[in-house]
Formats: sequence, structure tokens, C-alpha cells
Amino acid sequence: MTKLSVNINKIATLRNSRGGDVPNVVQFAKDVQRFGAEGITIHPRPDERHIRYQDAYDLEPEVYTEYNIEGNPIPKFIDMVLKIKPTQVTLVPDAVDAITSNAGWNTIKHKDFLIDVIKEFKANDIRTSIFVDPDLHQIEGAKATGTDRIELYTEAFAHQYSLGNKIAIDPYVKCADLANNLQLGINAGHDLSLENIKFFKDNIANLLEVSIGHALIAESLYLGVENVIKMYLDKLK
Ligand SMILES: CC(=O)[C@@H](O)[C@H](O)COP(=O)(O)O
Ligand SMILES: NCC(=O)COP(=O)(O)O
Repeated sequence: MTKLSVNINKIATLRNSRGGDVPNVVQFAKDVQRFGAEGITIHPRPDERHIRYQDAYDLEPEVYTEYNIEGNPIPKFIDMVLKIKPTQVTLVPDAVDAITSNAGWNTIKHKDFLIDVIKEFKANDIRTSIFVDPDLHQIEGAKATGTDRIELYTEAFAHQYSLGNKIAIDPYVKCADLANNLQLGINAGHDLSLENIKFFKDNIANLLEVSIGHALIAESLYLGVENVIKMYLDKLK
């Protein structure tokens, strides 16, 4: 079984665009869990342009599935994760001004840093995952950090798949095989969607969790808009 963790960053983006509390991020998390989601993912960024640090605290009592907090382990992020103690922390090497995540860790160059940070989270019973490109050297490097899991960065796969290039799954299959041999748990995320998720899941052995946000929220709009238009028209009769 592969768990679906819903990334709710985009709900916060929408809320922030009006400055109020619509849509309500905590209510949305409660609803998606009620609808069957097996986890909630957030990725607070230093500029707090979507999910804010306060949201991370507000969500903590309401997330009864797996709570996954992603981010660059700057001191403020580490402090927050240690206070909240989510199910999982996913370390992502984002630049401060990154529009979205655009690369995995260089697990060889940052080995010592990752070992220290991961040790602290694990000592606090927080499962760790690190975001990596589908590169065998980076998977070996990830193992050396002591992390429980890796999150395969799936943007390259998703882009090529949308162009019809199914061969783009190959490096992910090889990395997953190596990770399984090394007894690293495997998560995946970034640009996964209704279009590509089944093919990805069917090809990756022991895929434990996917975190999906951008496409899932867009698809929810597409698939829900007909119903809402009808409801408005009904009220305007
Ligand atoms: C690590 C990853 O791929 C996701 O967390 C993604 O970066 C979401 O972040 P944004 O919502 O800021 O794009
Ligand atoms: N870890 C990936 C994630 O949480 C969601 O990424 P995306 O679906 O918004 O691209």
C-alpha cells in the first residue's frame, strides 16, 4: 500500500491572497482526512507566502493521520519541528527564494550536516526523510546520513511522462531498487498527478508514501466546478 499524503500549501496560498481565513486550512486538513487521505503534508517556507509557521502549530492537534512537515532545516524550522513532533520531517534543500522545490540534496557534500540534523530528529522520535534526485550516488549518500527514508524528486519523471516519454521512469526504478536493498524507505513527490500516479506507483517497488499538492488541488477545482456552478444557478433561479 502506498499512502496518500495531501500537501495543503495551495490552500494557504488561496487564503493568503485575500488576507482572511477562507479557505480555512485546518478545516481543509480535517476534511481531506475524513475523505480518506492518509497524511497531511505542509512545506512552510521562510517567507511564509503560503503555509505559515503558525499553521503548522494549529494543524498539530487536528492531524490524526500522518503529519509530514517538509522544509529546509534552518534553525527556525528545526525548532518548530522539534516542538510539534510530527510523524515525519522531510528535509528539502530549498533556496530561500525558490518558487518551488527544484533539486534534491547533494547527500555527499552535505553528509555531516545531514547526519547531525537527522540524529536530532530521530532522537525525538520523528521519522526522517530526505528529498533526493533519482541518482544512485545520492541514494548511497542518503543511506550514510542515517535517514529512515528518501523522497524521490519526481518533477523530471512527471514532465517527461506528460510528453509521452515513459522511459523517464528508469532512473527511479533503479534508485528504488537500490534504496530497497539498502533498507531505505521510499517516498516520492513533486508534480505527481492523476495522469501519472498509477504508472509511477506500478513501477516503483515498495513505494511507501506520495505527497501531492499542486495537481491534486487543481484537479479538485476542475472536477468540482460543475457541481458548484449548478448550486449557484439553483440559488439564482
Ligand atoms: C518537496 C516538494 O516537492 C514539495 O514540498 C513542493 O516543493 C511544495 O512546495 P510549494 O508548495 O512551495 O511548491
Ligand atoms: N513533497 C511533494 C509535495 O508535497 C507536493 O508537491 P506538489 O504535488 O505540489 O508538486
